[in-house]
Amino acid sequence: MTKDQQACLKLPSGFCFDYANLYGEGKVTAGDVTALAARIAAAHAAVEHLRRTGQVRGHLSKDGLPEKVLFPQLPYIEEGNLNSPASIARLKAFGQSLRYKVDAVVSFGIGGSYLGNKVLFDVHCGEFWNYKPVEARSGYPKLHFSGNNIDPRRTQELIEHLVAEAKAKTAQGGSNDKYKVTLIVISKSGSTIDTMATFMVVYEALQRQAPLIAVDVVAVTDPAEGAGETLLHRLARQHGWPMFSVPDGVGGRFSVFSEVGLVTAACIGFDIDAFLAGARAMDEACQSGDIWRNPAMLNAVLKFIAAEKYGRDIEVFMPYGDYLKSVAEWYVQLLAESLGKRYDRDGREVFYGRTPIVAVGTTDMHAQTQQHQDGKKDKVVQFVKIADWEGDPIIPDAFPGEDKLSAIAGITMGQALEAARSANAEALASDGRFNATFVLPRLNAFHLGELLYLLALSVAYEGELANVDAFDQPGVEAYKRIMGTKLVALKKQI
Ligand SMILES: O=P(O)(O)OC[C@H]1O[C@](O)(CO)[C@@H](O)[C@@H]1O
Repeated sequence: MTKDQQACLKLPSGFCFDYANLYGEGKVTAGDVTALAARIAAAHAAVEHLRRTGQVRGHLSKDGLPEKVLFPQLPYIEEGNLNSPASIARLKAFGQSLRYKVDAVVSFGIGGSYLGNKVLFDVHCGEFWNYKPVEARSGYPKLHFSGNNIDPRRTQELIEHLVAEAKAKTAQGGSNDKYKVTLIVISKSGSTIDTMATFMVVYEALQRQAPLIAVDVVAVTDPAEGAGETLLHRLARQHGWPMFSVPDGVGGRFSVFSEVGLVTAACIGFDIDAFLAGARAMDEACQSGDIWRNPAMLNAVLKFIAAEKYGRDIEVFMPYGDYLKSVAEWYVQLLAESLGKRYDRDGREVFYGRTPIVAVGTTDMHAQTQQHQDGKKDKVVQFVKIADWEGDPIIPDAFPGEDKLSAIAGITMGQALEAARSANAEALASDGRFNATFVLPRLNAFHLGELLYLLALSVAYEGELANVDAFDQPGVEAYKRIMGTKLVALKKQI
């Protein structure tokens, strides 16, 4: 590293990628990066081409047809774009239409039709949203997720919970107090078994509760009509359900910036404009051809070299803070489906991929850190730090006689959390264990947009470096074929 290169790439917003424990002597070296210069330049040219044209070399759809990759367009709200002023206005109007009218929303979806939505919910609403009175939710409905598993018990309990809430509301109020539920069904393919099975169970159970419960349905799916129409689209058309789009060219794991994620944002009053502005700011930073100024390219290059040259092909994604756990879960799908590939784009068997692991600080310091510190040197631990917590309790001197407890009195919880994270980073680094940190100045929609977009664009870069198609997921078809046969056999036994 030359003197003028900091081991921290800081954007004007304050967002920072601290790679001091990933780059330098005994880590990924300047020589490693220099040796890769031609491939890095080619990867950047390919990502620039993707941004301008939507084209990615060798990328085909599930049906084997050439398919554009359009997620880099999503941060830009422009006439004619996937997110246009009109589409954003429609989303916001939808959100407003629920306020003080709909009691609960159930969002059905799995994978990319769930994980990003859960991130937005957790960051904006936290754990206690559904326990808050309606005024504390600014009139926005309670929100439950479903369909992200085919879980009999939880599905049954969700139905029972909604019915109990409806009965309680009716017991309290007058004749206008019907309990209103909106079911939002999200599926790009429109027929994912997990989503649709759970939706059908809940839909039918709630319909049976009329007039106690009034049910509306909204569908979010591929908007294609005619021969390519999805099952969900057909149902929505036949039943007159309002629809939002999973746009063509936007894969599930990149769809949090599209109507998929933004529908949830609208339902809870999450700041859509700030979220997309954060993604846009990151996209603009990532247009630099200088690796030391382009966070997505730098992240991809360092992790690619760490994996390929130093065998660090596990990425432990470890945000510090409970409500960021779902970011790690979202990242699991992004990394696993994008880069876990049997073949490269020239048809050679490569078995590429880095394995993502979810961890949360400080929780997993008491569970996983032993392995990170003393186990195989096959990991990069990627921390996420929130620099400034809104509402940060000071640890009180509640038991003055207890010296061990008094020793931590007077510092804030945020400071203690950061002491834990930085101690973890230092301890790992002291034994040559690679780690890095994304620093968000605050936990808000803008910086979340920056972080998620950085990660999405980073897998596009890594796909180029590894020469694999980062935008398909052929491996998921293997079990789906077997499962289909099993379901047919089960049906015959009924
Ligand atoms: O939105 P859909 O079509 O229901 O798919 C859900 C998820 O299933 C997958 O296709 C994997 O099976 C993911 O890529 C996708 O995000």
